[in-house]
Amino acid sequence: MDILTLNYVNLFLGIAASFLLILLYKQNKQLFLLYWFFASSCLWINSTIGIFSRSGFDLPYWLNPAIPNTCYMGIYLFLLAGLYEQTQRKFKVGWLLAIVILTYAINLTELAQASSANRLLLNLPISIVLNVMALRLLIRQKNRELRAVYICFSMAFLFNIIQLCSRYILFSLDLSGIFTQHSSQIMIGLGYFAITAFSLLTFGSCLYLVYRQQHIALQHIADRDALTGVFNRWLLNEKLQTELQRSQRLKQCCSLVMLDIDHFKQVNDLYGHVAGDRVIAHIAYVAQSELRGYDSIFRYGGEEFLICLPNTDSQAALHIAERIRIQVEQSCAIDCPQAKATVSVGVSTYTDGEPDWQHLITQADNALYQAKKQGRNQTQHYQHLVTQDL
Ligand SMILES: Nc1nc2c(ncn2[C@@H]2O[C@H](COP(=O)(O)OP(=O)(O)OP(=O)(O)O)[C@@H](O)[C@H]2O)c(=O)[nH]1
Repeated sequence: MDILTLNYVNLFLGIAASFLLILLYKQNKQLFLLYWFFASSCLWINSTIGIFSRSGFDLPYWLNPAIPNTCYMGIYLFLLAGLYEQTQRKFKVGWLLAIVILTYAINLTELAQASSANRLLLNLPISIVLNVMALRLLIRQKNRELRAVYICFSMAFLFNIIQLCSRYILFSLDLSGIFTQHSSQIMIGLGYFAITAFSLLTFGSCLYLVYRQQHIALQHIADRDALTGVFNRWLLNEKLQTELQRSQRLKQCCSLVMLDIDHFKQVNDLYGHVAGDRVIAHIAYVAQSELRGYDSIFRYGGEEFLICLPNTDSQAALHIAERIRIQVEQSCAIDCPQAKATVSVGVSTYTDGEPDWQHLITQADNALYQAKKQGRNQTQHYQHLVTQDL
């Protein structure tokens, strides 16, 4: 493929990417999509000027190659800015503009005007630094849900760093007369091909990122209860089974807390279903704010919640359950004064043996039944009740 054809391919890629990215931005209004739209626009501007120049048009130096070289840098800059934005880090737009102006100014210097090899030797180090910054940022990402996307982006930047460094070394050697003019042309051609490959890799990664984000958002909706935002019951089997198997493997305890709002029918009857819904949502919020990051809470029934506490023995579980119960009692008196809601709580704990989550739920349910029976607004632990009976 000759350089002109590669320019046409890059032009097509740049336009297609710009078109798709601006459509996605209009839909999602996420700033990183706008930055990447600018990156793809730099690609097609770069290619358009390249096509005119290689088709025999006599363009002034300030337009060609100064503008395509600046656009080339713009691709990396806007990609980097988009990555900063997507990973919620601050990127100063002032820096971005300063580097763009600096690149253009460098390309107007006498040294740059002297030869294309000089221009490459001046531009390549800045490109390498920008690519290394992007790779460093990607490697530091801890988001497990987007890990595959960041790996794709990292591959693209790693590939680019390798090709940029190789070309930089080869050009440096070329200056010392080791290579011929012909081999230098081959290297320029390889440079254009590298832009095509890099654009394909990064553009593919952008689309993959948008797809993953949408998938995660849908998964979030599917897994959660609409009223309270906690996990819904469909996820219960899978999560509890995984948690109990992990506890068995690590020889750890795991506790379940079942929580039911007291006399909730009265709340509905007296204040209406909307007020009832508000109480349910409030209690879910209070319970969740008392939990650790690795605990999980499910809406088990209409006004019933189930909490899974990994690596928690019976004493610690009782302590957490009591803390939630007291918090609910106190906060409902302030936040929902008409409907003074309280909760009854049942706790059960897995200690060893074959994990059976259904059995553990039944135990927590029995403890909850005892809490209701003994006057409500209290916490009971199944194992403690059994010991008392003995
Ligand atoms: N507002 C509202 N009410 C609900 C929802 N889901 C279930 N309920 C109501 O919750 C009430 C539960 O009542 P019961 O099971 O009799 O229990 P209770 O009145 O809380 O009494 P105890 O549990 O024995 O203290 C019913 O009236 C249900 O209609 C919901 O999502 N929103």
